[in-house]
Amino acid sequence: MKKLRENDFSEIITHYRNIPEMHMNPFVSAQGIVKDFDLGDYLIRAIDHLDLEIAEHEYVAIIGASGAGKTSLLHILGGLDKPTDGKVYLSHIDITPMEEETLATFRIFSVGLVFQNYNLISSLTAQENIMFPMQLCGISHEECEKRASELLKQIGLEERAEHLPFQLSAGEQQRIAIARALANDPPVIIADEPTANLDKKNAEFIGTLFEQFRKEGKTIILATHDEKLFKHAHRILEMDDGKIISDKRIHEIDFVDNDKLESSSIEDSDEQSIQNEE
Ligand SMILES: Nc1ncnc2c1ncn2[C@@H]1O[C@H](COP(=O)(O)OP(=O)(O)OP(=O)(O)O)[C@@H](O)[C@H]1O
Repeated sequence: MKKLRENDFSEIITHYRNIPEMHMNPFVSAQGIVKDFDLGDYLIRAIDHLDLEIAEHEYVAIIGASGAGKTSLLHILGGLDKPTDGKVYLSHIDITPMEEETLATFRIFSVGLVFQNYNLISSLTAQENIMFPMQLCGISHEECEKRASELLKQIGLEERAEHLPFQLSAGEQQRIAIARALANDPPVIIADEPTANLDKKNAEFIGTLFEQFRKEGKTIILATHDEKLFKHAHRILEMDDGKIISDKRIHEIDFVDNDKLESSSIEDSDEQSIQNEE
């Protein structure tokens, strides 16, 4: 992807801020979504006329059997894939008509994506991987370094800044991938089975991180079967055959301001236990 100029961002942001009805739109929403994969001989309908509205600050866990359509839905909500039919709103904005280049720019500051397989750049160090999305935004090297250091501290990996992905464990790589997703402080985090390949301790740590993001007021949408991740969710959706077959609200939406968060919580509890294990 080409390096973006600051102007690319300010033009897009100014454009959308000037649309008065924007804030009338749902925060994240899928309206009448259909996703077909055309395999020549036959068509696979991965998403089948799905409607969904997610409020700002909501933490939504999506469960369902393999092939139910969870990944397809996350890719569409996160602007990684286009629906065959229907409309998608992300951060109040209808992303359906966006050209790929505009959408890629929009994604960089509006959504943090976390994948099952981390997708780190193998030739870049942990710190450089975290800096990468900020550099795409044209942020100065010093500022990128400062923010990456803060994030490394938040995920308890300050000591591993200079290490390449192959020198890190699976859990550490996923923590770096999560820090990278947060680099530009996006309001929405979308994660696809982020603990699927991790042991219990690392999965617990990731669960604690997502709990902290919930308290900070991020909107979180994740596919998971991991109790450590969905126990804090406000809402659990179950998918089958490309449809939502149940939608349960578990907790009231509540978040505390970042400044009021007790920053010690992760380092004092789960992080300490991970360090002890290592
Ligand atoms: N690129 C693709 N080409 C063809 N079919 C696809 C493609 N991606 C997904 N599908 C099909 O769409 C359906 C939904 O797949 P999807 O990956 O969204 O399900 P899932 O619930 O995330 O499954 P899992 O839990 O195994 O990851 C499945 O039948 C799958 O085979």
